[in-house]
Amino acid sequence: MNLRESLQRQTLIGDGAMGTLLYSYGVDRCFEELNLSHSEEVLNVHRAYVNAGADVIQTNTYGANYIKLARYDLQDQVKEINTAAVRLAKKAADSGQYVVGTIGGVRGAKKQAISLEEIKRSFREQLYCLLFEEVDGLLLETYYDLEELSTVLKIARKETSLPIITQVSMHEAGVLQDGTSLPDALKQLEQLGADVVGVNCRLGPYHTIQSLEEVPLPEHAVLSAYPNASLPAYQDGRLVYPTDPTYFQKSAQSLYEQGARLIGGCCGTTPEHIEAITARVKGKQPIEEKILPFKEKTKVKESENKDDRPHPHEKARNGRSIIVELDPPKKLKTERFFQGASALQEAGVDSVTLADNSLASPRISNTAMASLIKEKYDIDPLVHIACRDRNLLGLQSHLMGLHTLGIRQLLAVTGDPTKIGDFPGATSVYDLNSFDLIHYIKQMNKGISFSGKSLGESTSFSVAAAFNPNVRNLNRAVGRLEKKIKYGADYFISQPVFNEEQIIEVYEATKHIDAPIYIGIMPLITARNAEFLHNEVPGITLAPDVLEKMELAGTDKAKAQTEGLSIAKSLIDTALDLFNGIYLITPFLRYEMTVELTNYIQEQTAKQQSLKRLTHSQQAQA
Ligand SMILES: Cc1cc2nc3c(=O)[nH]c(=O)nc-3n(C[C@H](O)[C@H](O)[C@H](O)COP(=O)(O)OP(=O)(O)OC[C@H]3O[C@@H](n4cnc5c(N)ncnc54)[C@H](O)[C@@H]3O)c2cc1C
Ligand code: MET
Ligand SMILES: [Zn+2]
Repeated sequence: MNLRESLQRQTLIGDGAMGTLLYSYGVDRCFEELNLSHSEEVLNVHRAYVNAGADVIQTNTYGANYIKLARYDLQDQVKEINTAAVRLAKKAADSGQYVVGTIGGVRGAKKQAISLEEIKRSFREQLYCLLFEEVDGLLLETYYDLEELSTVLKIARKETSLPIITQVSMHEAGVLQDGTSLPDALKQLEQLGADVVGVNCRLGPYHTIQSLEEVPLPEHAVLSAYPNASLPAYQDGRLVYPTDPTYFQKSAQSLYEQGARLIGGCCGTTPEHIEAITARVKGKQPIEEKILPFKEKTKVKESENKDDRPHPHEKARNGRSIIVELDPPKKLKTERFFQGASALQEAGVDSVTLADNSLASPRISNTAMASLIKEKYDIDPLVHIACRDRNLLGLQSHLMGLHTLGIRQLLAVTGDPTKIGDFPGATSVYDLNSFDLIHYIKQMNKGISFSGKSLGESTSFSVAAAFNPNVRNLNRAVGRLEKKIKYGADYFISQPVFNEEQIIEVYEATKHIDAPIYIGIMPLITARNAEFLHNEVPGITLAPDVLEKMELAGTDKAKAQTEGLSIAKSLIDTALDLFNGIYLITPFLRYEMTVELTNYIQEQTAKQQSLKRLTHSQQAQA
């Protein structure tokens, strides 16, 4: 009887963990390589699971693809490692057990770190090795990303008619990372031709049972579950799984009652766990009917602290919009900052933007300052968020906090690395990059957390992304911009641009893009400031006459500032014809300069408009 037929008739027992078991013996290296160098140890683990009653033995190949093996410089040994793995599992499975070739998921929370194209290449290579050695089926396990699992399942389904077991891993009971519910995910896998659909790893029995309660019995496939032994504890720098095989045994009974027909164990489980579940559910007649609990559909509520003003970037679609960066102070004196915010509000800017420790140097928290200027002056602040200072947990909590404060305009950046700032030795977290962050913020707008859990209500963030035109290859920068749109960016804010030709070049390179672009203008303040930007900041070039004018202004502060403003105004003249959105950067809290430029933009815009009206009426008269 083959594996597929066997699953039609009875409950089968899978094996338990390989990785954590070897780790508990003190092995702390690439587990899959042991198939070659310590084959006896791997064989012994397989044998222990066979003796414990497992019907389905998985090859020790969870991470045996070139992407994961490359971490150990073993990327060229995919074939040897997989071949040896199947042979070892088969040697142990000498009394009718089935051997399934395991392939593990690659993507974690950083979805974009590995492209689907790369995953497909790596999957195919491993798949062919396993199929060549004639496994009885495939086990695609520990997939956090449903897109990844669906992609590789399609490949496998095309290449083989052997039974395919697909298992997702959840961060939270009942939902996947992208918010897809477990029932929907398993349905999708069934429709793509998986023979067995289920869950493994990450969660312990309690949450696995809870999740399966919501899953109907599939029409064509059967259900499986390989929970971890328990939730992990962190002890002496190691993850350990404190658990009792008796509890696991009881849980297996519940999994069986929820319709699981293939039950095994994942991290933290041992041959004792498998022996315990064998005694309880092995060979049982599968259940054929299941009543799902009645559950009222929870609707995602719209946020109650919604600000009804249009977002400035919506304004930039049809007309002039001015946003001004005013960065939180580097010292605890805040007077000038607040004066600046108030003056800018009075000048009529659409938003004040606050950087998140730009150039990786600490400033007063931009959230604190944004919240205060919102309250004090009714400013609609735009808060920058860099991925550098907060891990996934911190980022989500931060975003929830911003929402609660009624802040709804964000700029998502990867962020300047710490090595350039005040703390060169500090960690640059980068759990996410700007693309992922944009994606996750947009996920929160659907009421779904980073880990897929319901947020109870939806956020209403607009998301700006950074555009750096000061690069050698402008088309590449535009390519990044297009990619950011795909991830959900609503509009763009550019680095400051310092010469008129560049403004035109940027316009030409981006005019096909529908999303508004705020073009960055920063007034120069001294000749030294101009020289520094020109000579030291990669990508920034100042026109020779600009450098000369600043030089001529000499060391007289007021004169230099006037010159800086006049240069900025001529850049603005060019920008106003080409872009609706203007982004002014306040240098060193000199808000008088950005207030003056705001006034200038408003005057010029009014002139442009009356000229337009005049031309229209002249045309109408003619
Ligand atoms: C409007 C604006 C506001 C900013 N605010 C902040 C802030 O508050 N805090 C802060 O720390 N930083 C801030 N920055 C700086 C920003 O983090 C860096 O300039 C960054 O390199 C570009 O933006 P990003 O983080 O979105 O990078 P991403 O586009 O996510 O790029 C990430 C990585 O790719 C590299 N890269 C980017 N463009 C290219 C390209 N064309 N070709 C090759 N490689 C490329 C980058 O160097 C970076 O390592 C801001 C930038 C802008 C334009
Ligand atoms: C990280 S999930 C577990 C992978 C594999 N089944 C093992 O037990 O080692
Ligand atoms: Zn696991």
